[in-house]
Amino acid sequence: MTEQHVTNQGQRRVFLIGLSTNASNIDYELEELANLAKANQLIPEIIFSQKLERPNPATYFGKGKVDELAEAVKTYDVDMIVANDELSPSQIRNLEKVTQATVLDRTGLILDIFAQRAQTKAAKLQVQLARLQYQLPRLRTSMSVSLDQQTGAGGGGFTSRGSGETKLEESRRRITSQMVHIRQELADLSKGEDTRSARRTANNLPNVALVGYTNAGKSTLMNRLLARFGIGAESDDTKQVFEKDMLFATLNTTVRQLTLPDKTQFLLSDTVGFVSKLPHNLVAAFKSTLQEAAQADLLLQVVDISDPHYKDMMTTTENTLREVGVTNIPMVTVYNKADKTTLNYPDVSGENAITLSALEAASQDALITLIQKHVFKDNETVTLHIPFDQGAVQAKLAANHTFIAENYDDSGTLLTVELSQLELEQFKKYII
Ligand SMILES: Nc1nc2c(ncn2[C@@H]2O[C@H](COP(=O)(O)OP(=O)(O)OP(=O)(O)O)[C@@H](O)[C@H]2O)c(=O)[nH]1
Ligand SMILES: [Mg+2]
Repeated sequence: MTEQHVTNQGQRRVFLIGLSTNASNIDYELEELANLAKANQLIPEIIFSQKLERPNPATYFGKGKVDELAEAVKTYDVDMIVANDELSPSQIRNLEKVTQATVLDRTGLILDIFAQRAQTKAAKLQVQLARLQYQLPRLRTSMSVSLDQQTGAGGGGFTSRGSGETKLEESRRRITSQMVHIRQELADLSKGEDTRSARRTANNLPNVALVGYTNAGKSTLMNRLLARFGIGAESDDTKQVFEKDMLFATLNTTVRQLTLPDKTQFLLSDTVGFVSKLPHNLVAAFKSTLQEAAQADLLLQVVDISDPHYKDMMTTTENTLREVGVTNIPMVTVYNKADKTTLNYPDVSGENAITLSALEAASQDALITLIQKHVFKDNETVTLHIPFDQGAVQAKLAANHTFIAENYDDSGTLLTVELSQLELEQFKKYII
């Protein structure tokens, strides 16, 4: 069903429709929906909203409002309606029948955007899986629509029901087997991922993950820090990630190693951005991508403080993190894009919040200091005695530590150095 919308090359004018229930924050959600529509080359024309306790099970809006919508579709010559919620197959069918316009729901819209953005093999498979899951229960709808289109709406399509049913079964089987195949491919891909992440864990480096609402500046922050602290040019670790002023620029997780001037190191990962009402099956599909965040020692929640809706965006991020099982990880809130506001920056307030601009060096330094405070807080300063015949141990330490003091006695070197809890264990026998 969604296929026919994405193949549309030109810009298409659409109406947005949304329900304000007691729980919803409709203004913010509709603004977000308008941005999602624009991200999918649609031009939001008029917004229709209705206050209802719950959606009408048959038509989403109540009857009067649906009639008003149908009238407006004719008057404004608009042929597509985008709903702010996920609609049932029959709600879509009924709305399409009354309004004579194509109806796309929020889930379909987000899936279409993700499908356009997916670059890596894993992201493509994850999106495809989510789309198939979405299409499966809607097959009947798409079939009835194509029948309506062939025969004219309300025309005598019933005679072909027999062959239609068989075709439907056939499509269902095809989709189900495609889903099995994709799940297998994803499992094979994630085996490689596990090895890579095991290798990183073996390095014992702290893992810091950037998370947050889409377009907050996560990738920009990653790139600015990489440009200054990414290690050796020959390695993959200096490679920049994709950043752009658009929704869902990043769909895959990227992990890079940063080395600070004092030689301490940590891993930084950039992850997919969130939006409210992210479809459940999409969240499920991206769960594995968010593993880095789930295993992080510290989360940096990046927030666009220049957006008036930043508080809603934070709530959305926190809810989504809970939904994907990222809980109980210490979090620093990074209020980004302060250069677009009148706020002072960089400004650290307490241990867990910083206001900054990703684009400015002093801000990057302040953030690094805050990260260090968190991830190296259990470090201890100790003195080690390394016998002269064990020069390799000293070389290993020198690779990623700055020695606070270096002295000698008759049998070896005395090194005063700051070690993590894991290193304290590892070098236990040399501690004096
Ligand atoms: N003025 C200003 N613009 C910023 C800042 N940080 C990021 N941007 C811009 O915000 C836009 C989005 O940045 P990204 O880094 O791609 O955002 P993201 O959080 O990675 O977004 P997704 O990948 O979609 O989740 C880009 O146009 C950036 O140049 C900042 O501190 N100040
Ligand atoms: Mg990004």
